[in-house]
Amino acid sequence: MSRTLPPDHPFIQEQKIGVLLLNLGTPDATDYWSVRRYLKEFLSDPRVIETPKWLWWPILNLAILSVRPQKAGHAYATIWDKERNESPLRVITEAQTRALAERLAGDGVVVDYAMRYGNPSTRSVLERMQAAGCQRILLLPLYPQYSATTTATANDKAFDALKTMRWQPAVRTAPAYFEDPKYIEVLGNSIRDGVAALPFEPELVITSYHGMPVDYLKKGDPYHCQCYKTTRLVREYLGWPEERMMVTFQSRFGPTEWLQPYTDKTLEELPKKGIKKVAVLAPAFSADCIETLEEIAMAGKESFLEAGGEDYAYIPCLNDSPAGMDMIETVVRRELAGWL
Ligand SMILES: C=CC1=C(C)c2cc3[nH]c(cc4nc(cc5[nH]c(cc1n2)c(C)c5CCC(=O)O)C(CCC(=O)O)=C4C)c(C)c3C=C
Ligand SMILES: [Fe+2]
Ligand SMILES: [Fe+2]
Repeated sequence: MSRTLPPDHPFIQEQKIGVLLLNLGTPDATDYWSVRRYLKEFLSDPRVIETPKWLWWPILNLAILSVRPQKAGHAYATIWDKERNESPLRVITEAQTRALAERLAGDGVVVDYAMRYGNPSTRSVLERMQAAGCQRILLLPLYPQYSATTTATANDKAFDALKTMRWQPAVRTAPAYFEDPKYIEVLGNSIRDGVAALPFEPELVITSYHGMPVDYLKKGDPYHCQCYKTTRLVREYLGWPEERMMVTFQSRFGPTEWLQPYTDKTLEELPKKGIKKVAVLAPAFSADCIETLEEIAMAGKESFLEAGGEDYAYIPCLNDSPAGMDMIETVVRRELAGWL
């Protein structure tokens, strides 16, 4: 018996390769309920909060989610892209996706992006890519340094979706690129050019990484070590002495001890030590977001100047800059080897 397959059936579709960029996520809007929905999903992830569920649930639902969405919503409002009515993180991730798609179009590669928390969800995008004929998909978590709280949970979410598919695409995950020579070169050039464009000469360049509880490091998360290695390699690439660059950790959350030195405390203490001109960048972020634009570029500057600092500059993330996209394309092409 012969049967005709529908024209969009995967058997007769052209087989394509897909690249799925994965980032953290962001609320859909700055109002209380949008921020609450996003934070609830984020802070219910056991890869992010390891406190046992029975203990964490009342803390999250009765305490944190009653006050934090309001506070975070105000912070988001200060950085929101008013023209597009959109979160900068989503605007930039979308621009990165478009730019990479253009670069890989000649190779017939489909590029899309998804968020671990919020929209567009990883499941919906994986299903869309599969429907478009992607039978091989590269997952690229957009975190230069590996952490279970970011890289692993981004991949987990993709595998959760694959778990329910009868016919799965073949999947690869890209490793963290914290020491990739192209990443170091592009990051180093962005620092050199960013500093050269300033109206002052910074005495210190601070690489401020997103923090995490010290406990996670003790349990074996390599993030802390990869952050230090990125900064050392970039400093060596620039040929700068050790005292010209420093590592700090930002965005402390909750009462436990986080990785130190803390960015906020450091910025308050530096002027007392005679360091009054600084430039700060955030190499753990592939796109500028609330943690860089509000916390570092705005709040960090205010506290440094209040503590007696004279000059402060924030050097942006690589975002969708041509050099930043060269770096992402290099990583992607290497990981696609054998598929292209
Ligand atoms: C509570 C623990 C948290 C850990 C551990 C953590 C790790 C981590 N996060 C990023 C990147 C981003 N985090 C962002 C926001 C954000 N992060 C936490 C908490 C932890 N992060 C919270 C509660 C929030 C929400 C904002 C707030 O309420 O303060 C973002 C920005 C999202 C945006 O919308 O702009 C990014 C990106 C990394 C790299 C990391 C690694 C250790
Ligand atoms: Fe975070
Ligand atoms: Fe370490």
